[in-house]
Amino acid sequence: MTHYDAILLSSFGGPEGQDDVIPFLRNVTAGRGIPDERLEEVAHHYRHFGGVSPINEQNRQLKAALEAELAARGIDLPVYWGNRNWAPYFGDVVREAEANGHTELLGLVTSAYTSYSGVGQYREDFEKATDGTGVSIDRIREYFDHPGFVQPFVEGVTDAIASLGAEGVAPERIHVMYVTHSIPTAAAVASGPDFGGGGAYVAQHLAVASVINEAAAPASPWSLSYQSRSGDPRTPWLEPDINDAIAELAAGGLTDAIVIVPFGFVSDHMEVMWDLDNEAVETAGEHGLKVRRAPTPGVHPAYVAGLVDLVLERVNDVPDAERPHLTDLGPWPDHARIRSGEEVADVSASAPSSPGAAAR
Ligand SMILES: CC1=C(CCC(=O)O)c2cc3nc(cc4[nH]c(cc5[nH]c(cc1n2)c(C)c5CCC(=O)O)c(CCC(=O)O)c4C)C(CCC(=O)O)=C3C
Ligand SMILES: [Fe+2]
Repeated sequence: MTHYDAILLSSFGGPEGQDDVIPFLRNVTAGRGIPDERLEEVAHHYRHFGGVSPINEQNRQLKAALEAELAARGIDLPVYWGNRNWAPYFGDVVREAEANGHTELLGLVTSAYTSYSGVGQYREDFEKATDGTGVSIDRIREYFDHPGFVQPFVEGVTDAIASLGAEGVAPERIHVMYVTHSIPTAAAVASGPDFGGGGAYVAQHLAVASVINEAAAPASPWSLSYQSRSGDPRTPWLEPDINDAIAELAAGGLTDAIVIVPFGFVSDHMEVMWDLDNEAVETAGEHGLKVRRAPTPGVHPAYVAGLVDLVLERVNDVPDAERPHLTDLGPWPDHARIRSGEEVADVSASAPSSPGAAAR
């Protein structure tokens, strides 16, 4: 048994009004040289929705759902919620937890895959937030292939195929488009060089897409594409962009409909609402393709229960052999504990490769 006092639900954060938008974007891009045109472009996405990202409300709901699930199972662990880029900030939350006597936190991060944004940057956030305090933070493993994360996508794709079928589209003419956040190709490689050209990041996505498609749409072709690239246009990022991929499918003549599956994300936040429900859906329409978009896990009961299972697995020191995982890349290894003033091993971009890891 490993002792924890509380859970730290850890997320990205988002603006909650027009006045928040620019300060939020400055927080997100601090020191990373995102061109001003791109910032304005992104600000426009938020402005269109009153300056409000849905992500904070989604995290409030997830926190409430986790509390209900923990209570139903008789587990006495309070849930704190903190963000990287907007209030409640990690630093404030860690101090609040410490003031309440909670010093051994278990981090549940709203990011399922291995990347700098989803892993290394949270580690840096946790190091900063615990600095000079008596608080330590562990985080649960990447859960991209945990049944609780995968199940909502399986249901969403199954429903989408059925709904298109009801309109007379044969499964063979439906292309399932698994889509995730593009990252610089160098960052992808750095996520785990032992996993092939796209690193652990791409390998994890390919493995999970294959599992979802096998379960939900075995007669439909599928592919992986990317969204929301930013940064300097001369820097290579993962491709193809979903909009280019849609045009290509339409030109190929074998596709009547697409199902968009945003399986890189855990909730329907701004990147989903704008880049997919707005842009990609419009692109599909321009090319005469029918389109469905599968939901992200959100507060799906299987996802909430799965997160609590991941907490218990860590509390109970469950051995790897007994940890649920749906691809042969998993179960992904745990991370070192973050404790103020202690050196930790560099897990910024990657985790140790597991012997069963297949390079793709
Ligand atoms: C891998 C990944 C995830 C998934 C894992 C994770 O969850 O971490 C993710 C999540 C998110 N990204 C989000 C928003 C933004 N990401 C940006 C910028 C960037 N993301 C990147 C990668 C990722 N991002 C990268 C390589 C950049 C560029 C350079 C940099 O800054 O390192 C920018 C700046 C402007 C722009 O360039 O687009 C914004 C506003 C929101 C909130 C949405 C909302 O508000 O509802 C969420 C959940
Ligand atoms: Fe992002």
